[in-house]
Amino acid sequence: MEEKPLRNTEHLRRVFEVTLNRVLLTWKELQTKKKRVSGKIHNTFKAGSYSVPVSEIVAVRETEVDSRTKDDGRWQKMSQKPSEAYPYAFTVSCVERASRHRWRCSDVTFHCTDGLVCQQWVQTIREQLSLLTCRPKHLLVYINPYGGKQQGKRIYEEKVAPLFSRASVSTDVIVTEHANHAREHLKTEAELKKYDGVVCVGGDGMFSEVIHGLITRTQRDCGVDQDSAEERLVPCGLRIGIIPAGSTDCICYATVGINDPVTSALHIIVGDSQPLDVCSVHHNNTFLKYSVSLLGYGFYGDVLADSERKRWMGPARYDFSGVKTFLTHNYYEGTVSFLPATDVLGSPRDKTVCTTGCYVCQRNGQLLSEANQDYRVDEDASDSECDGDWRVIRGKFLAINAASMSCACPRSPKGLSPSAHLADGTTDLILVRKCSRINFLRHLLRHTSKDDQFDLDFVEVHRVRKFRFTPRHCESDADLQLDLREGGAGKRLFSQICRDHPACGCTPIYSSWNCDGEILPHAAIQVGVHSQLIQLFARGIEEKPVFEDAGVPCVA
Ligand SMILES: CCCCCCCCCCCCC/C=C/[C@@H](O)[C@H](COP(=O)(O)O)NC(=O)CCCCCCCCCCCCCCC
Ligand SMILES: Nc1ncnc2c1ncn2[C@@H]1O[C@H](COP(=O)(O)OP(=O)(O)O)[C@@H](O)[C@H]1O
Ligand SMILES: [Ca+2]
Repeated sequence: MEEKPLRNTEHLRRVFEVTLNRVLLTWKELQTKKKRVSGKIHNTFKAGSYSVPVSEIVAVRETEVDSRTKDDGRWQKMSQKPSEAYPYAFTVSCVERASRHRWRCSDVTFHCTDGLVCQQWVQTIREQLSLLTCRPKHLLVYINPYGGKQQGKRIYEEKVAPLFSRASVSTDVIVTEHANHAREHLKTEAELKKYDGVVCVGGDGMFSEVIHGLITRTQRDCGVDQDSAEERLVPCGLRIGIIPAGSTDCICYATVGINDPVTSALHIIVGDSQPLDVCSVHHNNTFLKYSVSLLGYGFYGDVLADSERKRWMGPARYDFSGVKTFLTHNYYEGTVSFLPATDVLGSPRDKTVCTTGCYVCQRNGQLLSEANQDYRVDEDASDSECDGDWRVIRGKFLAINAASMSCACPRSPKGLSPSAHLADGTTDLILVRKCSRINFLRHLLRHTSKDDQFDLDFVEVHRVRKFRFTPRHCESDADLQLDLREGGAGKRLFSQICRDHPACGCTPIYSSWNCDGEILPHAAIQVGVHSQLIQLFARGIEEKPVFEDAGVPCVA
């Protein structure tokens, strides 16, 4: 569609030629006003050409102009104001990129002389939008009113719902009444066929509930046994949107680049898709949990366990428990076995970052679906040896972290594993061995700076497809015999007593796993990565916003 001239109120007195094709809405300036300053003629405005991709238009509507009113269904001029020359107008709401991955919804209003032409523009743009089949029309929304600073409901009502209604996205909203409400509703009751996606308003824990509900439901519907660690899981059909309203919100931050409810709502409206790897966690052929961000034993497990008792402090509980856990300086003994991902592009220290349309994720996803590999755990793998493809490391660890994504968050803007990928079918296994407090602090501080947190001799990182952890006290009978000969039984018993009575100050023998912010009380676990099992309404981290704070969506 082509029409000229139209006038854009952002630039009053400027006349534009506006064109629309399947991809772009463009407006080019037709004339500029000249101004005489100190005897020289200057252009008052910079001539420009502006465009917005149709895929980033949120909505279009006819706009009332002051100088006219409706009478008997016809538009009429009411006064002789300057707007009388262009009494008809329509407004296009579209995505505008601000700084640091923030998106805003910005309005551009076009004025024209003819009411029919104006209506035609609105209708044509709406038709173009209706061709965008990736956009969700009907969403199921879960709000955790107690997440983060307990602002979930307000955030949704004030910042998100108005955008959804402007974009004609309808919703069924459920404000959760108790923990696991969303998970159980998704698992059993929700009429999933009615929806194009599920939105969760809350933190990582709330997101965890939603994926558990959706993944479990999908496997049950497809006859897949979740308890079998070797089963190939069936991908979920519904995309998930995250409106950040929790304490860390690392899944949102690492997939969008910012924790901002408006930005997330816009990614949902434009129908973005970002595949995500999911780790399944088992113990002795019993399914325990899924994880998409951090599985952390030792430091992060202890921080979480301690912070849960201080929920009343809000997000600050993590800082409090972080310092306390740091000072406590517990280490845990055990064996980590893992299957390195040797056949993939990328490595945890290659300094690359997973970005929108990531080639590494695409290529590795493709390789995996072609290969349909089958890896098995070798139970006889021995201490510090390579056995088959599996490697085994035994030791004393301050932290064992598996980061399936960078785990970037406002506390750590590059994350626990800055080069981890969202959808490459692997997780980065980070082993922090027992070291001094000062060395551990050096490692932690590097989460907040540009320095490489893995460049320390007590830290190692491996990109893996599967791993398992066995705490020392759970090790095989042979280990137990050896331990008894070394007089370990007394220590073991003592440790168990100390775990039950922490006041004695002895190091406990178990930690628990921090699984996307939920506590997993089991210590011995077996983990496998399921490549691209779920899809988010996100697009990963955009490399560089082309024009930051430009004031108009995009300059052609
Ligand atoms: C000295 C400064 C050290 C700063 C280290 C910051 C590391 C932050 C890494 C954060 C990783 C986040 C992984 C995501 C976990 C979330 O799934 C999960 C749940 O999120 P939700 O509440 O939104 O549901 N969040 C968490 O588990 C929170 C982890 C936060 C850990 C904070 C640790 C602070 C450590 C402070 C040590 C200070 C030592 C001071 C010495 C005097
Ligand atoms: N209505 C509710 N009442 C209490 N707990 C809830 C409710 N809805 C969800 N939860 C639980 O709250 C926990 C924390 O939620 P989350 O949204 O992640 O906030 P935060 O980031 O502050 O931890 C999750 O374990 C979730 O299962
Ligand atoms: Ca990954």
